[in-house]
Amino acid sequence: MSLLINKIKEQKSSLLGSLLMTFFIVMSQLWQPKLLQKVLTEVMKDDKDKVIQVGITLLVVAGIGLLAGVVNTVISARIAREVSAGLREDTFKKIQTFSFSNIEQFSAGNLVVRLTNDVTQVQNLVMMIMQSLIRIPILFIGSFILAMFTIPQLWWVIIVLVVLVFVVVMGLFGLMGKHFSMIQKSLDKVNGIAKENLAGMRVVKSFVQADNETKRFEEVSDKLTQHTIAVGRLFSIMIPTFTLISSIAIIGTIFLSADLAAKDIEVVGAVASFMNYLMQIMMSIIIGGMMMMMASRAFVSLSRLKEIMDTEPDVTYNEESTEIIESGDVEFANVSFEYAGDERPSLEHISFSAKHGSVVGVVGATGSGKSTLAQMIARMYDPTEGDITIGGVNLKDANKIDLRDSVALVLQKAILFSGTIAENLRHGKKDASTTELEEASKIAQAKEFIDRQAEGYTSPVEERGANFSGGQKQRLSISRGVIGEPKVLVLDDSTSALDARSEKLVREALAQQLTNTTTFIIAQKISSVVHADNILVLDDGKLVATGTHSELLITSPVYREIYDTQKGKEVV
Ligand SMILES: Nc1ncnc2c1ncn2[C@@H]1O[C@H](COP(=O)(O)OP(=O)(O)OP(=O)(O)O)[C@@H](O)[C@H]1O
Repeated sequence: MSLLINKIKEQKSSLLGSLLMTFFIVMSQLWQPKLLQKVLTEVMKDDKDKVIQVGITLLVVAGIGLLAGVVNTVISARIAREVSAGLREDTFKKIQTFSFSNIEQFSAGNLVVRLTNDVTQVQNLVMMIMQSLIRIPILFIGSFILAMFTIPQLWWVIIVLVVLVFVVVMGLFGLMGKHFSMIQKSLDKVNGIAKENLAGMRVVKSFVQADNETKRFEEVSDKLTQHTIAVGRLFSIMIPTFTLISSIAIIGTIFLSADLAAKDIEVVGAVASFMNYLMQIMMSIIIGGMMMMMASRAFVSLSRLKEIMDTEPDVTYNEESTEIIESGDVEFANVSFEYAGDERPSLEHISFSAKHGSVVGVVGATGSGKSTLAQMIARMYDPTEGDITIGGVNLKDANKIDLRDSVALVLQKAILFSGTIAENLRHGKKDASTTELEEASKIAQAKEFIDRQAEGYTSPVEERGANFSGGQKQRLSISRGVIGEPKVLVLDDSTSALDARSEKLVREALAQQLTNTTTFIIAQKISSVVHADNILVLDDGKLVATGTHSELLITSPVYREIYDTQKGKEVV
């Protein structure tokens, strides 16, 4: 709640404007029945001048109320827009500080829903607050008191109406609230299934899973429909119910005040005014109920946003750090790491050093911890035990910008962003010149196909690089990695989609061009690391051997076994 209040407070001038408008609206709404009463009384008295005079006042007061209502709607919409934009931006900024494991903790899809749907819920709540939070209680209390004073004898009619409307509102909105929360849950599921299905469309098609997927989607979609229909039914009951209650109140008032009117003709005006106040009392309770229902949904959304804001990034940087990585010497000192929620460590007591400019291969069976080690070099995760240093600087003390400039991580799953080829490559070095773009793509064996594109380096890249093949995406992503001539380059299985010849060319180009870079080649295939200066062999999270290819063939049974299983496959 404090999150919301702080954001609303930032809109001070709009807030004051809205309060002023609310004052005019409430005054107009409370005054109009009284003026109507006066007009009717003057009509009874046949005083035309007075009728015109009070009639004009009534029109002016109603006009002011209407105008203030319009202005307040505009101001409220602006406040709601600003508050939600601020919340969305703050939440997005916070997410940018998250580590890999923070993101995994929420899941990317869930974060998107929070940034969009939950922010919209809060925006609706702010709109409602600005329009009704102050107006409705004052209108309710004001109308209640004025109705009591208008025909005191009918006090009990007011009480009966309040209780009746209150009970109906609680019942109907309570039921609706339950259905709304089910609609929200079903919507989340529909979104989830649709997203998963579309993202994996090729797999769905190739495994002929379309029917199963349709069935799964239909089940959730049917649930969504059922709850939406239930809400529709409740709405269809709601309007006639309130119409009935108001009709009974009007007829009852006329019936009960007939005797009074017979004695005193001025009571006719009072009855009209009284009925107006009754309607305002009823409307305030209905709007109050709607506000409660919306608020309960929006508060859930607000707490989901607060959860993001309250999450501390588990990899933080010392903003003031002046520790600069001067060389590509990498050292792991007794490093262990366990993913949050896992029962056992993925890396255990890993120690090794890699010399500046050397090529280090990392091999091991699937799940042995290769990718985890790769990501730790780029400080995607911090060790649960031990220290990692690059150029003598402990990664925990490193300056963030310097670390990002010094270490480049190229993942197997090449992620590209919508834009142009050049924009994507410049993620690796903001101010890279055309020559640098060409040099980098030459190393990654990407230059040839980029040159073949109609617009060369300004050719468009679609979202996630959908208009490129797996191998092309990997080449672009390697270009992005090498463009800044990092001190450490980590290639995590990033040539897996390249044919053996291209892979060899990339490896040779890296060796010739990046002599000042320590290169880690994480690979499934022994052929990718045979030429490395040093090879780390991982087995079940442990470093079981280190050495060159020929040394390991003799000293490491694990390496030998991997080699034997891959024998016959091309070792270039
Ligand atoms: N994000 C994660 N959350 C929890 N556990 C994880 C996560 N990523 C990996 N692990 C676990 O850590 C261990 C090592 O995984 P890692 O991806 O580092 O292995 P790998 O050697 O790179 O495997 P592969 O060759 O199949 O890519 C595995 O047991 C895996 O289940």
